[in-house]
Amino acid sequence: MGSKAGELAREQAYFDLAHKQREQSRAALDEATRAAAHGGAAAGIRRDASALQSQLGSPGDQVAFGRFDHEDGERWYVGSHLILDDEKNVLVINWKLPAAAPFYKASHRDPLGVTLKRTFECTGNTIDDFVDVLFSQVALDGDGPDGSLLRELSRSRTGHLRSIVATIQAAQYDLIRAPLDQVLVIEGGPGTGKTAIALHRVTWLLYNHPDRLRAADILVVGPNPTFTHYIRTVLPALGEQEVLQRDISLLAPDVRRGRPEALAVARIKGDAGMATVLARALRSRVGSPESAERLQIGSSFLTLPGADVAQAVVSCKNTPGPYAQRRARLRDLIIRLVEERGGHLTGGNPSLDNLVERLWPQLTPQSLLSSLFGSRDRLLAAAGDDYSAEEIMLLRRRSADRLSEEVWSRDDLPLLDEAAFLINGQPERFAHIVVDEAQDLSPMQLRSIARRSSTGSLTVVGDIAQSTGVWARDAWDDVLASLPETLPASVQSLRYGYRVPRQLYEFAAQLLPIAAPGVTPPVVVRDGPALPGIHRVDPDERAGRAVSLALAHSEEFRFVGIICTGESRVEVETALAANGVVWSSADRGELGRAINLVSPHEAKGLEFDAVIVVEPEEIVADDERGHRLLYVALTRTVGYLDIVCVGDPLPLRPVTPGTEPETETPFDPALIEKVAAAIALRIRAQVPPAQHDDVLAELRRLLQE
Ligand SMILES: Nc1ncnc2c1ncn2[C@@H]1O[C@H](COP(=O)(O)OP(=O)(O)OP(=O)(O)O)[C@@H](O)[C@H]1O
Repeated sequence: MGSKAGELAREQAYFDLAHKQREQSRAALDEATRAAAHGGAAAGIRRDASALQSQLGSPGDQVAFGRFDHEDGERWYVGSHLILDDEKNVLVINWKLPAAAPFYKASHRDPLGVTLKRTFECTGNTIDDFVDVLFSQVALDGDGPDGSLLRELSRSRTGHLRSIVATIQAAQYDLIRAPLDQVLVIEGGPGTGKTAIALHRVTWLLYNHPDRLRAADILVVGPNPTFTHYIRTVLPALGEQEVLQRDISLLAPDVRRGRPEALAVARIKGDAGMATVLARALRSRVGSPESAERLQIGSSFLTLPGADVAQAVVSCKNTPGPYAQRRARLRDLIIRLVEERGGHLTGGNPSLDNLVERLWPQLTPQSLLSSLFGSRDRLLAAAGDDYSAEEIMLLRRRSADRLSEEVWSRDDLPLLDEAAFLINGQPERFAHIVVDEAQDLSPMQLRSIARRSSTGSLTVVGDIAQSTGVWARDAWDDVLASLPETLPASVQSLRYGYRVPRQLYEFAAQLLPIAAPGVTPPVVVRDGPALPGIHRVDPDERAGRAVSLALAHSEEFRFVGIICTGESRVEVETALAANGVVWSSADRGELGRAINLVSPHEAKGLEFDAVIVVEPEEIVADDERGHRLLYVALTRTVGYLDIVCVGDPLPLRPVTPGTEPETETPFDPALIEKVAAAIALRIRAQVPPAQHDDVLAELRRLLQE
């Protein structure tokens, strides 16, 4: 038996022992549940036992994913659950315990007393292999990615993000464990692990703050249903079944969706000033009484002086609280006025109902918005000094004949949510909220999130270089300004890119000086299998080539994304259908198993083994920050990247649809400054400080040549 085989057998024996102990604990918990079959205590015991059982995972789970040996002779196995033997000795520690920190934090530069870190690859509880890192006291020249991370990164992708608990890197681990009481912004380039880290942070916080957080206290918000679907298996895999994961549109009332929206309208609807507009619109719905109000009570009539009724209305207007609650209060005040005059109201009274409805009409979020958008006068009155008549009139639209037939746009949804808040009051709140792809959210969307925070504790995830759309951001301050400010905020960057292989990232990063000059590109940790494939084709070959490339990748069992928009999208769909290819479209809310058609906006946060980007110029033209959108598209790949185009495979100048690019570009000093700043940032990020001067001198020489 070779030494590795011997070591494998020894480790397997340990795994078997830990497995046996774990299953004994499970059996004991089963026994406790059965023993408590009677009496009132039974339900409580069963609940506690099943909570403890869920902390043990499933019988088929591997007991550990790692081990580390300390120079003082101690050896610790690290897994998803704490496992003890009969004498209460620890066989495996839970990765969320502080004792597991050296497994993640030890490095060649600072081994923290760790001599060996071992990462196991298992099928169930059977160890297939392990990868060792031997920490040396001799300082090596760096901490490159270890073998277990590289193996993990090279695994084929599916339609779901995976747990990375065995290979969390030191800087990522620090963010997972960062204090709860803050707004933590995790930023970083594509594939630096922001989403994975935010989700692992959820389980870490739950484990380490049991007194303050239960799973039901946490909300994870994603940008769209496809993304939420993509990430939804990570938390359950980490043992958290109960955390609510929602795409942002689901925070709004349940209405018919799908109305397209012009950019100028979307911009106004997303603006924080709309909160004041809606509050004004709601207030203006409250009416004034006549000089005397006559009510029929039974067979007689009773007259209330208008001044008394008006006073009741003013008092309700000035009372804080939701509109519906104040309406109920107005009704009570009017009943009191009736009783003061000797009237007795028993049961329902239509004339009272009519009066209350005239003074304080019953409204739903939909009826408030629909009547506002449908009326010139209401819009002008609600605009106040916040919007010009021209701006507010952009919102005007014909209401549907029936409210239930109204179709709402994505930009209407946060307005409906705001209206629901104003009318019905506070929605369910959460003690910690994770917001992913936060860089694109409008102030009104951020308000929707902010009002659901009970503590001000948030984890906000995103990348400025990928910020596109109407609310494209250049700094986090704009996002933070719309979030709760009760707790301090801190922006933490992840530096290493794990998804995109070096050759492909370097290609995409050429866009950065134009797309996001202030952003430092990530340092990529690995090489990929191929250079980008650039396929310049005739217009009539474009879709066919994209489809044949997709099929070729798919035949190699690669998970494929075709990213395109506009004309190419229509062509590609036709070509897929004509070739009898089975594909999934990301706009249907989830990815398929093999070939997926994805718009560049939908592609955010997703990844594929092979990506085919069709007509980059069209993608650039699809957004005001189109170079960022193309950067997103090019950075979705874990392995292969093909670009199929008639035009420029990497348009580095703004392209406006319908116009030919100029043949001669005059020197733009601002652009040159941006490029120089971006090069300087890259040098700072990738070259040790001592060599900065030499590298800059060499660069200067090359530029002069
Ligand atoms: N420590 C790690 N171990 C293994 N895989 C990792 C690690 N960190 C990141 N990854 C992998 O890298 C890929 C990118 O991670 P993730 O989607 O979290 O990145 P991101 O920064 O959110 O990207 P984007 O900005 O594109 O949304 C995923 O496949 C993830 O599993």
